[in-house]
Amino acid sequence: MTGGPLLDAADLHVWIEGSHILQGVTFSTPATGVTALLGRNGVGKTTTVKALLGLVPRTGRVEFAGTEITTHPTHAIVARGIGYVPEDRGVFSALTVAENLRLAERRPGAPRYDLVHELFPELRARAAQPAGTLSGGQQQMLAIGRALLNDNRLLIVDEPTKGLAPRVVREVADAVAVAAERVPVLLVEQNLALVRRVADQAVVLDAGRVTHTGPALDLLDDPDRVRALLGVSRTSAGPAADPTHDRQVDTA
Ligand SMILES: Nc1ncnc2c1ncn2[C@@H]1O[C@H](COP(=O)(O)OP(=O)(O)OP(=O)(O)O)[C@@H](O)[C@H]1O
Repeated sequence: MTGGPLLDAADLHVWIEGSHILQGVTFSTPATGVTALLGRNGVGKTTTVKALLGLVPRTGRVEFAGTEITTHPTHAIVARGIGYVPEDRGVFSALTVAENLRLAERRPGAPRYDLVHELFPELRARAAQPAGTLSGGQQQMLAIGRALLNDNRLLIVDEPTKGLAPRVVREVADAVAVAAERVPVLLVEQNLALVRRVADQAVVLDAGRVTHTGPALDLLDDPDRVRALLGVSRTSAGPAADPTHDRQVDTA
């Protein structure tokens, strides 16, 4: 593969309990940087991620690194090099940080503890601490660290700041930015200041369809378009915007 998209989704449809949740989602992510998947609450962002990973039944076509993976089972899709950090982070509370990391090791290939500890030294310092006693930001670091442990070619990170106290959001923004220096990221996020800080491209969903794609800053610098597409009145306008503010609000 030369110069093509890393991940290419075409005409994804998902039905859940009779509801047509994804109605032909089409977008691609480049092989570098952060692609933000944006949209109001309930428009289908998490369902899109699950559809990419084969976690929900869907129709359409998904290609990863030039190979069609639509019919592959989830374990085969992630084995191709996709690290997934789900919305609830999925850490095992009763296990230590080190045990959580060990459980994430995937063969073949040596686990990249050196990389994880270089990016997140706190995970080494807290190796013996039960994950359930970590702060929300530290748990998010652990979740991202687990995804970085293996030789992944793409990280999919679903709403890493959801439910976190504002002071922790900055920590998570740092963790995402640090991870993105090494591996391209598909980031589901509603905190537009964080998106401004880390995202290169933006894909906007509404009611199960893609309504906008393009450079993230082009969108964020256009308040009218942000209001129309995302239903927010503030756009975290300045480049120095504080990522602890400006979550989207659902105006539906
Ligand atoms: N397992 C399910 N059973 C029933 N409805 C579901 C299920 N999963 C998702 N939905 C519905 O599908 C729609 C899209 O949900 P999804 O979680 O993908 O949205 P989202 O954009 O990620 O929202 P949020 O920002 O609130 O996380 C919502 O209306 C949701 O209620």
